[in-house]
Amino acid sequence: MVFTKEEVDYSLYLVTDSTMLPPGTTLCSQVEAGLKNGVTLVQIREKDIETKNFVAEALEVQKICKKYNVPLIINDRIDVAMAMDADGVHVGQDDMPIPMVRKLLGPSKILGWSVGKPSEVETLAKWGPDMVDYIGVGTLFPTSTKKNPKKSPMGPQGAIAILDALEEFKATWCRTVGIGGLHPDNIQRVLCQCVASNGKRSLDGISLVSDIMAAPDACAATKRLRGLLDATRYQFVECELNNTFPTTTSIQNVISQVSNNRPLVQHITNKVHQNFGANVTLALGSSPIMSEIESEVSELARIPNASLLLNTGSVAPIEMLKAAINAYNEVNRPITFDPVGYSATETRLCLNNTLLTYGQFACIKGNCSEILSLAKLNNHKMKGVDSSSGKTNIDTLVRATQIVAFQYRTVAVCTGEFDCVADGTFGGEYKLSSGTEGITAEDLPCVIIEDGPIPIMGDITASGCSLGSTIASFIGGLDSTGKLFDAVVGAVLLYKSAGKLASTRCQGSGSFHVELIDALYQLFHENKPEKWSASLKKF
Ligand SMILES: Cc1nc(C(=O)O)sc1CCOP(=O)(O)O
Ligand SMILES: C=C1C=NC(C(F)(F)F)=NC1=N
Ligand SMILES: [Mg+2]
Repeated sequence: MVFTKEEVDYSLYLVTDSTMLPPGTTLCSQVEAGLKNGVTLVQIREKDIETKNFVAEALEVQKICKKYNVPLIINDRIDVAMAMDADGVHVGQDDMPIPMVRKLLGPSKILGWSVGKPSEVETLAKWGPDMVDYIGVGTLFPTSTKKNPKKSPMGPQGAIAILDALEEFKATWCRTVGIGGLHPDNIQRVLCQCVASNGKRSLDGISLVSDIMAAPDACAATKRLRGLLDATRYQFVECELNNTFPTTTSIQNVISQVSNNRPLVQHITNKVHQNFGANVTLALGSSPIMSEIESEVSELARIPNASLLLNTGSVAPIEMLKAAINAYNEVNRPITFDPVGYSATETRLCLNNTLLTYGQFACIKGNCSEILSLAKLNNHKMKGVDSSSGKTNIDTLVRATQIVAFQYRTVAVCTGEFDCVADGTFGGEYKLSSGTEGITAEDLPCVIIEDGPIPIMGDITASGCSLGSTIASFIGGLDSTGKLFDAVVGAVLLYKSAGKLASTRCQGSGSFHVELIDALYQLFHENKPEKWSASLKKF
């Protein structure tokens, strides 16, 4: 039978590999287990195998696919695909050129291409709709399945760049599957985050090898993957994710919840911030722990109302930081991420980008330059940066905050004289193929918090880092009915009001430190947001 291209379901695309079969399983038993439990497309991919054996295996797999009415794609071997009338072929960048493959295959067969960078998208767009039907977008995460890997992992941000290129070059016909290191712990994050910046497309599916082929129970493994694909909602923090605007009442409720729940706030942060951050956390009725011990991070994450502040000024080894992200994501406890000095040095850029690829953050907080860099708006020639004052206008800062919120599916905070807070969580909803249905970064709820300049805030250590402590305390203290956006906005509003209050009471930077703790303590325990000096306005 020939499958028309429109009817191909790319959602769960199994690529075979008979070198990783667990004892007691065969290539066909694993493929059949997959097909029985929701695999929608199969590709036979066997490196270093004699053609005779490859053909024999491919024919057997083809029989099973026909039974389940699922198309079979052959990797690399166009001759075998034609000889057995397979449904299509997948080739990589170093295989036979696409136009030549298409000439051999004819127009109705499915033709897939491995794509790792936007320039390859430009090429396929130029070839037009009769050439490439779908692309494998990868390598998303580290994988040991593909030998001699030529591509370093691109993460969800890399996939977004590919999706943006498909939209930019108008390759609307081309379908996409993510591939490389995909497993239950990262699939929903990929499906959530991998959306073109114009909101018009997301991945059409995911493609994997080892999660099924190496699974002792391939039925269970496939069922789990199918469930994650069909869920359409990504729960990455145990609280409400809808984007209604905060009010003084909802902020008051947040503070009551923090007071009642006394969250444990684990700080992985720089040495200078540790002491002050701990005192800020205590002033906010929360309990700090400054631990960088990898072996205890899972236990800490499981303590009720645990909340992690990850400030990459920390010198903890990257493996420990990754373990912490995993531990908190695993139990849906919130992580507040502070990418200190985001792109100041190559080292920090690489560290921060690695961590941003590694997990889901409830909140990403940075100063203007960090957020502008994260949003890739930091080229200082761009309009809106008045070079004399070096200040960036508020519209640009709001746009940058919304872009970070959109791309990382998080509540993003940009601090400065004005603080911006944007909610990119979309209530945790995600969709295959249709992205956010055209909703883009600038449509995101965003608030601006201001209280006039507080110059002395810049004269003490850890004033920015300690906003992180405040946010982590507020998010950590939420009940399951609490709202993430309210908690983050409430924290920023309280912190700015306390800073202003302390600046009127202090004699200099030394007493400002003390006055700031007192003001946080006082405003928190009073819990009357309607009296705070900072103003909150919708953008
Ligand atoms: C076949 C393949 N192609 C990739 C690419 O990046 O193009 S990564 C890959 C192997 C993916 O295996 P697993 O699901 O076990 O990580
Ligand atoms: C190298 C590959 C990259 N991507 C894909 C797929 F996901 F199927 F598109 N298959 C491959 N063999
Ligand atoms: Mg190849």
